[in-house]
Formats: sequence, C-alpha cells, structure tokens
Amino acid sequence: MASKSVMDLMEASSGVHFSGFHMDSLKQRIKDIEAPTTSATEDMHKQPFVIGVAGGAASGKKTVCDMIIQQLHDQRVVLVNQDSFYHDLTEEELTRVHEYNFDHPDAFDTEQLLCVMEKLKHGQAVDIPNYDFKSYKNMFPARRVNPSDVILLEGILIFHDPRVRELMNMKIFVDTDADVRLARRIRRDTSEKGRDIGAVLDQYSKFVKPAFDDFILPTKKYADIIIPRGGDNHVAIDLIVQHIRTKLGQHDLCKIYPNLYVIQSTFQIRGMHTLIRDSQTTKHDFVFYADRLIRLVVEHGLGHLPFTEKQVMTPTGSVYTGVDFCKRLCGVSVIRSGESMENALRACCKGIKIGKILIHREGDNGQHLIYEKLPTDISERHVLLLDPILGTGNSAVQAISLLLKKGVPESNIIFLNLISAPQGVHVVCKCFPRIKIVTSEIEIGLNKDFRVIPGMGEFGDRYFGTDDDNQQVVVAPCQ
Ligand SMILES: Nc1ncnc2c1ncn2[C@@H]1O[C@H](COP(=O)(O)OP(=O)(O)O)[C@@H](O)[C@H]1O
Ligand SMILES: Nc1ccn([C@@H]2O[C@H](COP(=O)(O)O)[C@@H](O)[C@H]2O)c(=O)n1
Ligand SMILES: [Mg+2]
Repeated sequence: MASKSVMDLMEASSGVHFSGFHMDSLKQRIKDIEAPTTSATEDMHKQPFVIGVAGGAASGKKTVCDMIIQQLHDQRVVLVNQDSFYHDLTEEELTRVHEYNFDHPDAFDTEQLLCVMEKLKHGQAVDIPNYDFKSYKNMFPARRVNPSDVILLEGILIFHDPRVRELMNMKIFVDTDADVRLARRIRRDTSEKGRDIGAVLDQYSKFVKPAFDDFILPTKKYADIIIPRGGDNHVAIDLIVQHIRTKLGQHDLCKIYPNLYVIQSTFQIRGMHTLIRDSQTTKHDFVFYADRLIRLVVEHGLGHLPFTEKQVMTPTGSVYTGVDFCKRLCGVSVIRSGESMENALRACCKGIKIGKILIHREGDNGQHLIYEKLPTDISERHVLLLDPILGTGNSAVQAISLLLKKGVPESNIIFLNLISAPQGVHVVCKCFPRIKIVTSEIEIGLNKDFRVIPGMGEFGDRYFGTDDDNQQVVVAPCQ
C-alpha cells in the first residue's frame, strides 16, 4: 500500500489549510517529511505479533502464557485459548460423554478459531466463546477481546492445522514429562472440573495419551522454540520476552524519536486507561481517573525541566545535596481539553502562570481563528504545553508555532499528552525535533475520520460533562 505523505494526511484531516505564522516554511518542512509509517491506514492495519503455544494437556501452556503476559506488562497482550473453540456436545453425545474424544482435532471448531484470529490480526475486536468444562457447552456470555500488539494463542492442537500455523510469527512447544502432565491433570480435573479420579485415568489412557502420540507430539517439529519444564524454565521465558520486545521495537517510536517519552506502564496505569477508555464509565469516574493519569504525566514532564544543584542542612545537622526546582516556567493549555490538565499543573507548581491558546480546526475559507493569552515574558520561560490528545498533530503544530513566534526556544517546550497517535508524533517530532513530548500511551493510529483509535472519545466533552444531554445542574434553594 502506498504511504501518504504527512502533509496529505494533515490536509485531509482538517479539510482546510494552515494559516498564519511561518506556515509557508512550516508547510515545506512538513512536506519534506516522508515517514513510511505515517499513513493512517497502514498504522491501523499494523499487524500484531502472534505467538502460538502448544504442548500436551496440563504441560503448562497457560502458565507460560501468563508469565509472558506478566513480563510484557507495558504492551497490549491478549490470550486466546483453543479450549474456547470446543464444539458443543449434542444431547446424544452428552449421554455418552466418556466416549467422546476431546483430544482429537475434530473436537474443535477450527473454522471459528481461524475467523476470530483473522479478525484480531486485522485490528478488529472479537467475541470469544466461553467454554464450560463441566457442562461441555458454551454457557457463559462471550468474552470481548480488543485488538492488541501481541496475541498469544495456546492449545494442545494449535499447530495441527496449517492455516492456523500460518497466522503465527513465533511457535513455542511446552515440553513437559508425561508423568508430570498426568499428575497435574489428575489434580486439576478432580479439583477444578469436579471429576473423579477413575474417570480422569480412563480418559487419559483411552484418548489423551494416544492423541498426544498421534496428533500433538508430531506437531513439535513446527516449533521455533521448545521449552522443557514449562513455567519452571525462567531463562527460556526471559529470552522469549526479549525476542518479542525486539520485534515490537521495530515500531517503537521512542527509538526513532529520542525526545518522545512514554511513561513507564504499570498495571495501575493500564487499569486507569481501561477505565477512561471504557464508553460506559461515568463522568465522575472518568474525571477521577483522567486526573490521576494527568497528574502522573505532569510529574513526569516536570522531571524534564533543567535543575540546579542545591545543598540544604537537615535537622540532624547533616548536609543533603539535592536540586533546586526550575523557576522560570509556565503552562499553556490548548482550549478546551487542555484545560483539564491545568489543576494538576497548579497542584505541582505553586502559583504557576498558565496561558491559553484556542485553535479552531475548521475556520472560514480555510482560515484558522486563533485566540491566545500568554504570559508576556513567555520567551524567558520553559513551557509545559497541555493537550491530552495528540491526533493528527494539526493543533499541536499550530500551538507550537505560536510559542516559537513568541520567542520560546523550541528546546524549552515540553508537550504533555495522555494519549498520542503515531501520526501526530511523527509530525510534531519531525517539525520540531528539539521539543519533548511526554505521554502515557501511544495509540494504534487514526481512523478514517482522523479520530484517535482506540482513543477515548471527545475528551473535553467527557471531562467537562458536555456529552450528557440529560445532565442537569440542581441549584439548592436559598435558605
Ligand atoms: N511449573 C509448574 N509447577 C507446578 N504446577 C504447575 C506448573 N505449571 C503448571 N502447573 C499447574 O498444572 C496445571 C496445568 O497447568 P496449565 O498451565 O493450565 O497447563 P495447560 O495450559 O498446558 O493445560 C495447573 O493446575 C497449573 O497450576
Ligand atoms: N469438556 C472437555 C474438554 C476438554 N477436556 C480436556 O482438556 C484438555 C485440553 O486442555 P488443556 O488445558 O489441558 O490444554 C484435553 O486433554 C481434553 O481431554 C476435557 O477433559 N473436557
Ligand atoms: Mg489449559
């Protein structure tokens, strides 16, 4: 697919052209940017890294996957189990369940598995069946799974069908001794599946062991990596995680742009993102968790300000050598969603001056109407530019250009976002290589309407409550 130039992307996204400031030279600079990864469609279809994990029943496939997920905590990872695609049993099969071979390739609905995997690979959300081992049916509501950077597909027979193997970028076989597998299976099936030990042993000798020899073991040859001892093999899992990181790193914007800083992800941060991205989250919770994330981004951004060494005397009479905060700074919020970041900045920097910029993305006759109110001495300050979402980079370029026109050195600008689309990062970092961008997550890309995906919707509306038509302000009567 031919990639569009950044300029095409930006012009198409706004429907209008830049105006004001040094836009002619800026346009030329943007035109010069030919980043092959900046096409919206390309980024949207950036395919995830698919890892297949096969091995005998109870070999530790799920345990290995959980360990990989744990170590890849800062990536979007999803686990798909082949078990979810067991065919439901008919009434007749149910009456003779002990004669049913759950270890044969025909026990699985491989067509459905393929369909789900194809969709996930192409960036679509899917509903995965929820199989119940006790009733032998899909009893529960399906599990909604969103597109991810890494897909782990685990199951006894996932290497059996060549079409499923084709989907995988890496194949792992968990190689655990048969007696260990049997011992684990007895414990698991009696405690978790409510089966009696006699039935477990009968099933093992009748179906599980023969199927392992006939169908599972022969697929070991397709594996790129064989892990002896499963989850006990920490060295193997570390190496696998390193490899996945290297592969994902090919798209790592931080490696391309050293001035882009994505704050270190933790499960707390992922949890907050999950809440603010959920369309069902109430306004109250949205504001609460957005505020928490904003505070983290602001604190991180402040860490990039210059400092001077300072020594103080502690109450024990000892000297502590520390640093003094940078004093010449100010905030600039891009109205309106940027205003949501002002409180966090004020909470961190007592009495800080905060200017404002208003950018109309669709103006008359292609003209952008811009309002600005900035500290008069802004050129002598470090500027924390506030906008929670970096999408196409259009508004950011406008805002930064204004700051430069006011005499702020490019290297004195720190642009703070909650989420940033790769397209916007390319545009801003290439136009202004000396500014710093601090963000909490990099997005998949932009959709055809140039909205950030997965995104979180209209941030300003959700934060300030203007997306809720039914919202009424109740004014307490005067006493
Ligand atoms: N390294 C290990 N040491 C002890 N128990 C383990 C280990 N790996 C897995 N198990 C246990 O064995 C059972 C099967 O493991 P699981 O990872 O679910 O295997 P699989 O997905 O291959 O069926 C589970 O009860 C799990 O807790
Ligand atoms: N209703 C079912 C379905 C499957 N099994 C057994 O599960 C094993 C596969 O799951 P793992 O987590 O061990 O990979 C397989 O050996 C089936 O025999 C079952 O017992 N009942
Ligand atoms: Mg399992």
